[in-house]
Amino acid sequence: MTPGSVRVRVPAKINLHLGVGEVRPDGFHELVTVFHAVDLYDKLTVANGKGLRVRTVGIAGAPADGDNLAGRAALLLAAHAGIPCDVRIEIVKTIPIAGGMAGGSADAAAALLGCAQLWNLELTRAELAGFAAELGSDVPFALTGGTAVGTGRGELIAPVLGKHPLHWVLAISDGGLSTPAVFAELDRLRAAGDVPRVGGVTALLAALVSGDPGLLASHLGNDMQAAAVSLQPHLRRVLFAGTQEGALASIVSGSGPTVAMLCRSAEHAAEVGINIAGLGICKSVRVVSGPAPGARIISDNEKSA
Ligand SMILES: C[C@@](CO)(OP(=O)(O)O)[C@H](O)COP(=O)(O)OP(=O)(O)OC[C@H]1O[C@@H](n2ccc(N)nc2=O)[C@H](O)[C@@H]1O
Ligand SMILES: Nc1ncnc2c1ncn2[C@@H]1O[C@H](COP(=O)(O)OP(=O)(O)O)[C@@H](O)[C@H]1O
Repeated sequence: MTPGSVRVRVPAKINLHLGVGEVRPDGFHELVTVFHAVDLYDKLTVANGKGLRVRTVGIAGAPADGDNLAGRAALLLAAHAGIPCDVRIEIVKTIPIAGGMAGGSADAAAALLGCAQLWNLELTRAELAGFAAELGSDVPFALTGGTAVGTGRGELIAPVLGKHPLHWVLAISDGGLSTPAVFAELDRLRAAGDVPRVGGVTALLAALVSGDPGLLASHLGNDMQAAAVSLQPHLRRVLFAGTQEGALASIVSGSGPTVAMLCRSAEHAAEVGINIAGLGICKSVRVVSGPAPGARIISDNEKSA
């Protein structure tokens, strides 16, 4: 029997490494990235309804219904199955909007999983990943979670070996940054002069396997950071504050503006988080850890973070 509703939990990501290559003929940039899911989750309830309704609570500013990435995911799946898209989706948002943490992509991945279950579509992980890639470059990773290398435009996912816990402080900005605008700013900076590039990913992968956060700190890198800072110069202050307050390293997550600060332990992250919050340089501070599992269905009585 088809259940009346399904609940799904899905994590945010940060990019431990984000190497941006050239622009491809399709307008996307070739990427080599290391995604890392952290335990900051959006939760979706997907239920039978009449027509498509998507609403968001928790954080204001996400679009509704078919303009929401979760709604687009439901429409895509319904079209594939040849059924009407009669579904109500409620998103309890915790992942910052336009924060470089792939919150919209996470919601799309969660909606795919939830609708597939609600409609009894027996899809393989590979089929789900195919739909995910149609919806956005970051969506396949949200299904997988953990720590993984992303190539192509970011949609080709290969899990990495290191499973050691990593502890982070997230400095969340007041305003967001548009991903295409940050890619465009990077292209502009590169056209205007030589912008340093993060290089290969091998040393970072070795550091992940070692589990030594001190070693990992020296190999974090993000080609988009210069462009994010160029668009929001105050990020320079936030990045500096991280290391000043004792974090091992600070890095802009993806296209930003969220700044992720790597710490030695959970206790250390709590301490750094309190200090960063006290500076009043960002909207909010979250202490998180990874790697977190990808999108998954949760039962009604399951207590989840
Ligand atoms: C930059 C990254 C790094 O993980 O994350 P965010 O900072 O957005 O979270 C991603 O590449 C974002 O992926 P996602 O947000 O899914 O992007 P998409 O919807 O596929 O593309 C949005 C737009 O970003 C640009 N884009 C995206 C991916 C890519 N490899 N090259 C690009 O140039 C294109 O202008 C594209 O039209
Ligand atoms: N479910 C959703 N959550 C957040 N943003 C969404 C969602 N659906 C569509 N969007 C749109 O996608 C844009 C990028 O959102 P998001 O994925 O949060 O940021 P980022 O690409 O920086 O990780 C937002 O500005 C918003 O207009």
